Amino acid sequence: MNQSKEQRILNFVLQNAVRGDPRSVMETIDKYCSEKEWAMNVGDVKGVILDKTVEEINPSIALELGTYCGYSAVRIARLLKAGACLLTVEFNPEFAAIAKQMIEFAGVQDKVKLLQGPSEVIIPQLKKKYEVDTLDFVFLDHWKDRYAPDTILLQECSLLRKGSVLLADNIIFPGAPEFIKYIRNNPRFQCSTYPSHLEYMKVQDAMEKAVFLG
Ligand SMILES: O=C(NC/C=C/[C@H]1O[C@@H](n2cnc(C(F)(F)F)c2)[C@H](O)[C@@H]1O)c1cc([N+](=O)[O-])cc(O)c1O
Ligand SMILES: [Mg+2]
Repeated sequence: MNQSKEQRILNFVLQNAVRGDPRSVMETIDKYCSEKEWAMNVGDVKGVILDKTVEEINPSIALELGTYCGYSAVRIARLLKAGACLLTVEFNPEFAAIAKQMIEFAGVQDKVKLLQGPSEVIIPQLKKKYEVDTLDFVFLDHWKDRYAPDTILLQECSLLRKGSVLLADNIIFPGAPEFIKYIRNNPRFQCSTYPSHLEYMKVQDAMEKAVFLG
């Protein structure tokens, strides 16, 4: 049966990147997806905004919704201090299997816990099953119509604390209008927008940062 695009991306990394080198894995994925097949990784342009946000927060515990091939999991994990952890959630089992191999090849597996399942199941399990107290940082890059309900669910599960930072990808393209409407009108969040470009394209996009005020 012919390979998926995600399998082709992984194979290109396995054959061309340097094992144990996260920067090499990121660059190799970006090379493949800008030259051969576009894919919905946060990419090298918005990736710098992600990097700066992670470095500013220096999270002990981070959550990512939407692992996909593991590009942003590698990107985030490479910046985490000793003992810090990224929990990344992926719904699609095929993508989760690809991401697991990508994370291991990059050598960041000790900092990443990959959880496979829907967010409405996983988020309520984070406290008891995954021993999370509260989250320092949340990266939203999954289905855009899930950004708002999952932000509400995180609050209902008491997973946010004063100062928790959410960063949402794609608020211009493909867009997350319900999330923007919810978060910008909510007095419990302090929002800021980071204009940028869609991964590998000359298309406007932006990221939204929302700080939970408690
Ligand atoms: O649709 C886009 N992203 C959707 C991303 C979806 C990814 O998030 C996973 N997921 C679903 N639920 C969960 C969780 F965690 F909830 F369980 C995780 C899906 O299986 C998929 O791998 C997208 C599209 C474009 N584009 O240009 O069209 C550009 C982008 O940067 C994008 O992120
Ligand atoms: Mg995205």
